[in-house]
Amino acid sequence: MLKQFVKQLTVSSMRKFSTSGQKNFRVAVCGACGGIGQPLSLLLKRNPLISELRLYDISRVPGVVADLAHVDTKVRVCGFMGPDEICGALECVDVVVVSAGAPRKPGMSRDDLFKINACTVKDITKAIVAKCPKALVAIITNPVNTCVPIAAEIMKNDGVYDPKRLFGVCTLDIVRARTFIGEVNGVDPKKVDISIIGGHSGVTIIPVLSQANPAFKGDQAAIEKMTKRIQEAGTEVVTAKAGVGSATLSMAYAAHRFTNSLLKGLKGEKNVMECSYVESSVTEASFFSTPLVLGKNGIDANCGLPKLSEYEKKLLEKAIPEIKKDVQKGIEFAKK
Ligand SMILES: NC(=O)c1ccc[n+]([C@@H]2O[C@H](COP(=O)([O-])OP(=O)(O)OC[C@H]3O[C@@H](n4cnc5c(N)ncnc54)[C@H](O)[C@@H]3O)[C@@H](O)[C@H]2O)c1
Ligand SMILES: O=C(O)C[C@H](O)C(=O)O
Repeated sequence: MLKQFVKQLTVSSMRKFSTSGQKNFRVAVCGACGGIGQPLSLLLKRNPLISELRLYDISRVPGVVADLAHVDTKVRVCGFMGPDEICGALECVDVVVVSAGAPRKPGMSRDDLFKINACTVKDITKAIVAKCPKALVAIITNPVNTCVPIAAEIMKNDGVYDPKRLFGVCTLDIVRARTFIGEVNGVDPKKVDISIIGGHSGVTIIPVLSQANPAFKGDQAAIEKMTKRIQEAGTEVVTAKAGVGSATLSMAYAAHRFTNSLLKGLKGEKNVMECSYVESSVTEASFFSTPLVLGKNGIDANCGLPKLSEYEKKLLEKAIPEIKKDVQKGIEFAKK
C-alpha cells in the first residue's frame, strides 16, 4: 500500500531531461526523511537550478513526499522507499547527497558511528555505481573521514571512480566558523571568508584563522579558544540535543550551500569555490580538505594548502596521522 502511494507520486520520475540546459538538474537525497534530509530537501525544493528532486529513504517517504510536493515551486518531487527502489532514485541523477545513517549520541565520537554507518554508505555507493556513475556525490554521513574513502574504494573496485566527483561535506565547519568569527569581530558572518582544511572530526578540523578575511581579532589565546570552539561545535550540539541527534538544521543549510555550489559548477559558472574532503596529494594523507574550484566535471582545481601560521602547522602535524588512520580504516572495510 505504502509502496503503491510512493509510486503514484513518482509517475513522471523517469522522464528524462537534458542536462545540457542550465537549470534542470536532477538531485537525489539519500536519507531524505531524516533530521538533515527533510530540511535539506525543503531547501533544494526552492532551488531554481533543480528540476527534479528524488527523495530516498528506508522509511517515511510517502508522508515527506506528499508534504514537500505542496510547496509551490517548479521542482518535481519523487519518492523512493527501501532497497528495492534505490535504483529508481538514482537513475540518471546529476548530484547525489548522502545523509543516510545514524547520528551521534552524547559520549560518542564520530568514529563510533563507523560500525553502524559504513554498511549504509557501502550499499548506497554500490547503487550509485550501478545507476549514476557520473554523478557528483556528496557524503554527509559520519564518520566523513572514513565514509568517503569507503565510497572511493567501492567505486574503484567497479572501475568507475573519478576522484573529481566524490566529496566529503565539511561545509558546516565553515558555516560555524563564519558565525563564531562574525560574533567576535562584530561583523556580518556572511562577510567572513575562512578556509578550514583537514577532515571533519575533532583535531582533524583545522580552521586557518591566520588567513581569515577580515582578519580574526584576537591574541594567541583567543585563536586557540576559537580553534577549539570550531573543532568541538558538533559536540556542543550533540550535548545540547541530549540524546535526540546531532546538528540537523545548520547541517541542512550547509549541505544546501555545498550542493548549490556543485550545481553552479556543473552549470559552468566561474570561480565557484568550496572546501571539501576529497582525494588529495596536498599532504601525506590521501584524503584531505582544502579549497577547491568547482566546475562542469566536479573539481576543476585543488587550490592546495593556504599559507599557515606556526600554530596551524602544528595542528596539521597532529591531524595528518589521525586522517591517515581514518582513511585506512575505510579502505580495509571496503576490501572485506
Ligand atoms: N558532515 C557533517 O558535517 C555532518 C553534520 C551533521 C550530521 N552528520 C551525519 O549525518 C548523518 C545523518 O544525520 P541525521 O541527523 O539526518 O540522522 P537521522 O537519524 O535523523 O536521519 C538519518 C536518515 O537516514 C535514513 N537511513 C538509515 N539507513 C539508511 C539506508 N540504508 N538507506 C537510506 N536511508 C537510510 C534513516 O531512515 C533516517 O531517515 C549522521 O551520520 C550524522 O552523523 C554529518
Ligand atoms: O557532531 C556530529 O556528530 C555531527 C556533525 O559531524 C557535526 O559536526 O555537527
